[in-house]
Amino acid sequence: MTLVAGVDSSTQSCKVVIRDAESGALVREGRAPHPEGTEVHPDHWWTALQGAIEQAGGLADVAAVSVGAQQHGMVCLDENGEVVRPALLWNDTRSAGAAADLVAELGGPKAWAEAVGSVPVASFTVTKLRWLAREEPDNARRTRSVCLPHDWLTWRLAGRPDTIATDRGDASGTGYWSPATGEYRTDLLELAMGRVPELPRVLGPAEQAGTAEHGGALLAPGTGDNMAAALGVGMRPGDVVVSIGTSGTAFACSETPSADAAGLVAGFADATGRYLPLVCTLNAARVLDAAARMLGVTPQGLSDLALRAPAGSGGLVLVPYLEGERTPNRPDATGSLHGLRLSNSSPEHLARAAVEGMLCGLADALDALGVEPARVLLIGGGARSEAVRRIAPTVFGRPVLVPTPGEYVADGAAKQAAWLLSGEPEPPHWEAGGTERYEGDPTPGLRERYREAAQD
Ligand SMILES: Nc1ncnc2c1ncn2[C@@H]1O[C@H](COP(=O)(O)OP(=O)(O)O)[C@@H](O)[C@H]1O
Ligand SMILES: O=C(CO)[C@@H](O)[C@H](O)COP(=O)(O)O
Repeated sequence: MTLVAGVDSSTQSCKVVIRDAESGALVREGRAPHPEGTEVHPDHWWTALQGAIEQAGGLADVAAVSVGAQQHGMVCLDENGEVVRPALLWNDTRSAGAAADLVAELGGPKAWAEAVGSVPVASFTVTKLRWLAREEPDNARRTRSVCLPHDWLTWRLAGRPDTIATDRGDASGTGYWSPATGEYRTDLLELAMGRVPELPRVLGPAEQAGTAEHGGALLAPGTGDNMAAALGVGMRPGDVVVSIGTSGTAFACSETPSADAAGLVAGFADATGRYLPLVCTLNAARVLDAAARMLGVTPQGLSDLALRAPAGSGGLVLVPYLEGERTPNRPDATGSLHGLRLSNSSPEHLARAAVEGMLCGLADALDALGVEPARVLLIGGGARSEAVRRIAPTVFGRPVLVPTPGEYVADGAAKQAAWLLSGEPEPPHWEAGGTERYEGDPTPGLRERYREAAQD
């Protein structure tokens, strides 16, 4: 049996799956937590990766490895390849002002959408580099090369060779690489930083990034976590995937690049040579975590409470902007409760309002994609909640399919590793697990009440 390993180095944790390259069958797995916070030293990702690999029984018998990771994070390296400062993550909003400045300086949102497929907000690497240049000029000066979380981990697995590699999917989240042309826009880096640091080589979908320093496994290009999830869940044309992790994302696959001048849809590339238009919110599974904490219950307890409350939570609306928000672009917003009455002042109503509020943000994301999906697939840690699964159709106004809970980002990375080994033009087709279908009538007035509350 030939084994492949897939890594998901996401915001909250690192997961490793080891699968049979031929059938995709799960052989072993491991996981380790990441520290809290929106700036994290990459060494913590490395430590967590080592822990997860060890828990998964090591890589000695693995033929190829691929790393999927959280998108956008700014990893700055000096002339010796040492990390200059902790990485600013995708959910760090300190570069919101820099984003607004950059958008204005290039001539507005349309100019950015045309240049790189996306209008940068604080999440995009390019805005973090502008922030660095303005706020930490010494660190900016010491920065010789800039890469992303998955690039850096792949480079570390390779034993820190002279060059760093990335892929189309992750490069498309930088704000200085164009999915439409497949070229870096170094002029935009110059605009952001005043100079152009060294950048990773952008590999094709199944191009080899290197060889692991220990054990000699082939290293696949890796990709961003959403692109890996699309591969892992076996996304097909017409599908929309809604992922409820630390971020909430809704994405479709497309044969053509997109460029939304309204700035809601990020025009990413995917991991197969195609495109992945995506809408991302900053507030998803952690809204449920926060609500459970406030109510003093477990995630299961929150789900039970929410399912005991009436649809619409008796008019109670929770606006979930606990970390500010990215879509809509409101980096300084906070969460809030609206419509509180004696009649809805109960743990059950609050639990349901948290689930409904989080899902309303994702329903807006789904709508912003502007596609009529044939299937909506619900994945990510938050999709393990029964309340989320049952309430989602009532908020989205359409049925949802929930694949068997799993680590779809790590699975997609493992599939990419198997693809590298196969040398075929398309990724391997692994038999998918089942999906469970959830249906429900739309809740009257819910999205309107949410829209009104979110505007306050
Ligand atoms: N049964 C559950 N109910 C609600 N939330 C859950 C459940 N299981 C996991 N989660 C949440 O999922 C989140 C982690 O999801 P994951 O997709 O792994 O995130 P990320 O990839 O961003 O690190 C955590 O916030 C966790 O609380
Ligand atoms: O910023 C984005 C997408 O543009 C996020 O989706 C990050 O890629 C983090 O993902 P999770 O850790 O929430 O999976």
